[in-house]
Amino acid sequence: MSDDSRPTPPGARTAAVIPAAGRGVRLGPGAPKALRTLNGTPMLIHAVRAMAASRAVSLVVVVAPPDGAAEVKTLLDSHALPERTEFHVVPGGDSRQDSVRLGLEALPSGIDIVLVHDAARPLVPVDTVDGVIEAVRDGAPAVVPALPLTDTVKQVEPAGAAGEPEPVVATPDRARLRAVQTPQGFDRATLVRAHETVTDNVTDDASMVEQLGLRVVVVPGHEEAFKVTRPLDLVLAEAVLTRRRLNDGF
Ligand SMILES: Nc1ccn([C@@H]2O[C@H](COP(=O)(O)OP(=O)(O)OP(=O)(O)O)[C@@H](O)[C@H]2O)c(=O)n1
Ligand SMILES: C[C@](O)(CO)[C@H](O)COP(=O)(O)O
Repeated sequence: MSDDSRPTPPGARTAAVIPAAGRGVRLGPGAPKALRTLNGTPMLIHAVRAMAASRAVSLVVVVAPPDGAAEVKTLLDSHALPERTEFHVVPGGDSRQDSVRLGLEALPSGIDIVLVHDAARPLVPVDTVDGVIEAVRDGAPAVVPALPLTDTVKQVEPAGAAGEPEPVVATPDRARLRAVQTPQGFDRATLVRAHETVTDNVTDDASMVEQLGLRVVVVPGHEEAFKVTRPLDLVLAEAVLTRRRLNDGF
């Protein structure tokens, strides 16, 4: 068994890194996306609570907008969060990848498992978080929650002139495709090595581990772990929160 596939010790400590430094250009003008509210509470606070809801997560590192670390610290201090969890805030970078790396650099020794979770996925249920952690504990160096696709997907030629129709070149077999979410979970040493080694721009952390040639596995994601990207996603997120409140009876 290689070092990268050894089971993580049962007492392994888990931290969550939350990249929250993006502007949210696709959401439209306004505050940085993570600071926008969903039913009155900042998206980032929902995301932090979603990580801290897992009893396995002992530390949450929030990667704030580069000039917004003080504001984010104040925000965390002013919201109720579980006392058993430690919270740190660090400034982020120009890309998601840079922000995650800066979060990783802030982790203390003694952390063996790292979750990387988008602030923009504020509603991920705790069972999904725990499923990812369990799969890392069972020996996978990288674990991705994912869902089957509901749309048929077409591969097209890169667009020529703006507004020109794009020619379709293939229709991949949908049964073999997955839409991936976060938190993605990693053996810490593997993720650090991936961030030290891979310099291409990628859209998720697991693909960096794939580039190292290591095993990445998929576990079930959840429809409520969707990413708030465009304005309609805000409407859906607030509807989900309202449904949860009604179901919980308060
Ligand atoms: N420089 C960046 C860019 C993104 N992120 C974070 O990465 C997550 C996923 O990114 P995405 O949803 O694409 O957010 P934005 O980059 O903010 O969105 P957009 O591309 O619309 O600007 C978000 O939690 C975002 O805050 C980050 O920490 N640092
Ligand atoms: C990491 C991620 O959430 C996986 O779906 C996603 O790739 C990050 O968001 P982006 O919109 O690609 O920046």
